Amino acid sequence: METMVQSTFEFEKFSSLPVENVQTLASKNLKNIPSRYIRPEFESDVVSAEESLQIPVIDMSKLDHDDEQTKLHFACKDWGFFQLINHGIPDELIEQMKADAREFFHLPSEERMACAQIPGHIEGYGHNRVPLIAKNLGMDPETLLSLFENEMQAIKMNHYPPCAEASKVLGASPHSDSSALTILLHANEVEGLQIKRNQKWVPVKPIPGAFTVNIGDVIEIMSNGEYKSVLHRAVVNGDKERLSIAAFHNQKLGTQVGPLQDLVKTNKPLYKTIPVEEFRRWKMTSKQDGKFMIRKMEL
Ligand SMILES: O=C(O)CCC(=O)C(=O)O
Ligand SMILES: [Fe+2]
Repeated sequence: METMVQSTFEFEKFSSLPVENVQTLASKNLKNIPSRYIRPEFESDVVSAEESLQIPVIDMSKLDHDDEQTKLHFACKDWGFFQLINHGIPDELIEQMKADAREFFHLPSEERMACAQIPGHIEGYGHNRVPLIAKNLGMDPETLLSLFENEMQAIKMNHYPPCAEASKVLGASPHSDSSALTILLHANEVEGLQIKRNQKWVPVKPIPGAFTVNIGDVIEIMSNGEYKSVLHRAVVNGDKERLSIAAFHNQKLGTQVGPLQDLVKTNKPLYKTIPVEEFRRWKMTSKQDGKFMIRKMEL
């Protein structure tokens, strides 16, 4: 079953890998889309209509206060997602990234393939959150930071063309991110991200200028399950395209993925400990379905 997204990956140390071209399909303006895209299960899923149910908002300018740190801890534990405001990245830079993404996906496909030059301004950003996460988990920030120095990062731009049968297809299948931390920028005004909470899908309502941050599988594993890498998916719009840019922050090569030592002195480890390289190999060779890496790592 395929999804209605055109994504472009740019790894720091690898060439870009554009995948499946749904844009060509979208440009045909088909009334009925090919059956391989139809998700029979999707129409029966429950989407929460509760307006008040929203992911927590964390104010980065207040993170030196205990209250905000407590909020961050709760957001990572209970929601696995939050919106980050007052992050200090200038509006002009964000607007430029959005414009670059729009321009990129409207290039003729040959040019897109030839010049996958991705705006990389949010790279390095997850790094600054590490000491706080360490403090909230009750461990030494230096130890945690050493796992992320010169970390591998990947930026992915997602383009979801409008779809006449939007209620029957998905832009991104339910998955958790296998990164440590993901920072997402909603690159135009169209919503589409939904997160799984209490058996329902909760639509995320992006705050203008905020980043959506989520805990990935690696932090769920490191925290021995205290922080949650939550299932999420992207739906598509009937008449508007949607764009998002995700920055995935990963652990550096040569380290181990597993529960942090400080956290398993008194508690039983809930996940295996394996080298990062092996973790990545498992990821590449597995069927990417739901929380597949967490299932593989569980003891
Ligand atoms: O486009 C979105 O809102 C979500 C994309 C996503 O989950 C991903 O790229 O991992
Ligand atoms: Fe994701």
